[in-house]
Amino acid sequence: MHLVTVATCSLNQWALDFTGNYERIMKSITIAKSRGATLRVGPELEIPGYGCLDHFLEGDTILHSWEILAKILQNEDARDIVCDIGMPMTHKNSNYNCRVIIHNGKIAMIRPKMWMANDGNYRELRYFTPWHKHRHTEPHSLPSIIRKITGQTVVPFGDAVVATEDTVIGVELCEELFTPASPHIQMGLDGVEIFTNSSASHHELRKLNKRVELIKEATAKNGGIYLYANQQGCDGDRLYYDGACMIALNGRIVAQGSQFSLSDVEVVTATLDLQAVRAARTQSSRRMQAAQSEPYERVWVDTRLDGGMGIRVGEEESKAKSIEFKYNTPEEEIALGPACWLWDYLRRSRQAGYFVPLSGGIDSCATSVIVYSMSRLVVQAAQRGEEQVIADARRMTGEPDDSTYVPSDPREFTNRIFHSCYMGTEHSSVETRKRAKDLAEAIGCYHVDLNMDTVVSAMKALFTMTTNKAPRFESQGGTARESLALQNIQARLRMVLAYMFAQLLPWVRGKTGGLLVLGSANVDESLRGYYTKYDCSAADVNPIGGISKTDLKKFIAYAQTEFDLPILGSFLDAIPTAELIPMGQDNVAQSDEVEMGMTYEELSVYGRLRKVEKCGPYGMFGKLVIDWGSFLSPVEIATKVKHFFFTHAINRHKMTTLTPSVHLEEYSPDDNRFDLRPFLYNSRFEHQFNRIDQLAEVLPNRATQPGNDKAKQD
Ligand SMILES: Nc1ncnc2c1ncn2[C@@H]1O[C@H](COP(=O)(O)OP(=O)(O)OC[C@H]2O[C@@H]([n+]3cccc(C(=O)O)c3)[C@H](O)[C@@H]2O)[C@@H](O)[C@H]1O
Ligand SMILES: Nc1ncnc2c1ncn2[C@@H]1O[C@H](COP(=O)(O)OP(=O)(O)OP(=O)(O)O)[C@@H](O)[C@H]1O
Ligand SMILES: NC(=O)CC[C@H](N)C(=O)O
Repeated sequence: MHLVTVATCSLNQWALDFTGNYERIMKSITIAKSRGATLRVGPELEIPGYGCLDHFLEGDTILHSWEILAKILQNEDARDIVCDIGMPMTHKNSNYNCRVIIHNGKIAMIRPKMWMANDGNYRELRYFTPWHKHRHTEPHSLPSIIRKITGQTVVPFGDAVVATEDTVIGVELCEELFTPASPHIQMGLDGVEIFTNSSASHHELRKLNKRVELIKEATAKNGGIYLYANQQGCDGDRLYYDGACMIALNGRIVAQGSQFSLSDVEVVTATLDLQAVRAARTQSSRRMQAAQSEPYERVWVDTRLDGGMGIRVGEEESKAKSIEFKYNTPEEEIALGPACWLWDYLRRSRQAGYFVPLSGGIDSCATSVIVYSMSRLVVQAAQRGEEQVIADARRMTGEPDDSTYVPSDPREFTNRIFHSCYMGTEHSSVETRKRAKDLAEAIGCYHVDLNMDTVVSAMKALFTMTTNKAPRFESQGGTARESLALQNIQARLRMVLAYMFAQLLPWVRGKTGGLLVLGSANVDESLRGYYTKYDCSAADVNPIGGISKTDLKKFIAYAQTEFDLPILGSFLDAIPTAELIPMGQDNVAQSDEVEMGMTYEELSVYGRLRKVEKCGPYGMFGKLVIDWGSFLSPVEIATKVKHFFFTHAINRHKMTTLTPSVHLEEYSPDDNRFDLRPFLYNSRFEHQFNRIDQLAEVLPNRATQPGNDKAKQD
């Protein structure tokens, strides 16, 4: 037996918060050591924080990172443990995303990232150069602040591995795990037994599974110990990094950290047998490949990861205890991910709470329930005695520093920090008004119920006085344009009122500070453009902007039982309606899906095909003819596809002003960071739509063939 105790962690770093980031790094090292670990890995670029973006181009960011590294090197608590720490660095005038391996006040080597993350939300090539000199190092000249501390002038910089007296450690950096030829393959063949992976990997619904499979696979065929560290929380951007640091041994997960937590520092350790790695590598076909592997330069660190203890009798050993990895369902992910993100946003913005315009519809309801979920997490953490959470809660609720306030009831805490307002007009129904009030009551939020007809009338009167024209709804003989304008003015005025109430409600309650306005437009409404620009969708932040309507409904159904909120059932049963026009003659309310000309389910399909499967109109038509051909004719499918692209195109401009929302859905249309497209389209798509029409004409109509759905209906 050759037991080593190794540690990984999830840290809630914040871009450019050098002081806070340093404290969290040191705390993780201290905890790791207290559990007997001799190796600790932290998240990607942990010193400045991963989300510095264009600040990575500033010399200051690199200078301050060195300053923090200097503090770590000097700190007695960081001795007697090998640490793998992340920071940006300039080498020969180019910036690199690096890992610095330190031990006992000295730098062993610097490993720059070789394969950058540059898709979707990631732009690493904008700031960093990938290191492409494989299995090659160069001397890196250290800055004087480091020379004075370590006594070193140069250290190896490049693609090498770290050899201790008893094992070999190799570094893999986040995206490198996601590439087809990951470095761990060659390193493993060349005798590396422990792999460290420092990540900044963001949360997306249903994504953790992929990460875990890759981590397991990394040591399944080649053996080894894999330490995965990740950033956790909102570090100042639209992303929620979901921690879930973990340790794998020979293809099995042996330790797992939490995916959603309000704790700033979470350390996961395991005591594992290196002999198990060696035993897993006896397979002769692996040995044949190993014999051919190109050697890596070894940088020697004079230590033993087993602490020189040989066989440790009675030592807790995780080898046999591979764990069943716990995944959250998508509903749980919605309940927890955006809630954690909202907590970081609120405490870091130093505001007094949130405000939501609450309509009695499902979207603002889901937004409110996510805030309630945040309160539940705060109470759970406070009851566990998490000091940082208690301190943040006291500050935002305006309790004095020496207060004894400890959140103990989610409804009570919600009442302190969350405010809602129903803004009724003559078109509002008793049902929506009541649902809003009942929900507010159930989750404990401070609710205001008002009528804004006087404000709407004042606007209409002003318009008529100025132009001598009085716009009317269609049902009153007006045009569609008049009707839309009359609806939009109500929706936009709600936004103005929201900001006023958010600014002044704490004052009304005798408290200090202001509230952040929450938006509640979901991903599908944005994709379709089915909302009024600068209405309540224009808020400070939006927790559900990255979630589809279908997933939101599932989340509400889950919260109904899980959070014991029976009132949510009535939101699920209600038909989504804007309540902006007079009730129809037969008392039928406005319906979203009818107005949009498509269902929310169809929208999810279009969204996925457009973004994830990279389809233009013609490509989408081709796929849907196959998927929907048994119940729709090619001409019907063509009409639907063209209608989607038309509405998406004419409303794309709305994405430029989309309220920042936590990214969660891989088909998100967020123009600002994730889905880069023009916003002035020729929405007639003349050539593309003609090609669809030509094809639709000649394709057979499978829907009417015997046995198919439509034929059955007829
Ligand atoms: N290419 C372009 N680039 C930049 N800006 C452009 C633009 N085209 C129009 N615009 C601007 O955008 C304006 C049109 O957008 P906007 O004012 O939003 O108005 P619009 O999109 O025409 O109408 C609002 C839509 O949202 C629906 N709605 C309203 C209220 C509630 C709900 C609900 O969810 O229940 C739905 C309503 O049925 C309608 O389809 C134009 O007046 C112009 O100012
Ligand atoms: N009567 C109202 N009182 C307060 N806020 C409202 C009201 N009507 C609409 N809003 C706000 O404007 C947003 C957009 O309104 P819209 O009618 O488009 O609803 P929606 O997008 O279907 O959302 P919801 O499901 O919350 O009604 C709502 O999410 C809500 O925040
Ligand atoms: N920082 C990274 O390299 C992250 C990239 C990776 N594809 C992820 O989403 O986890």
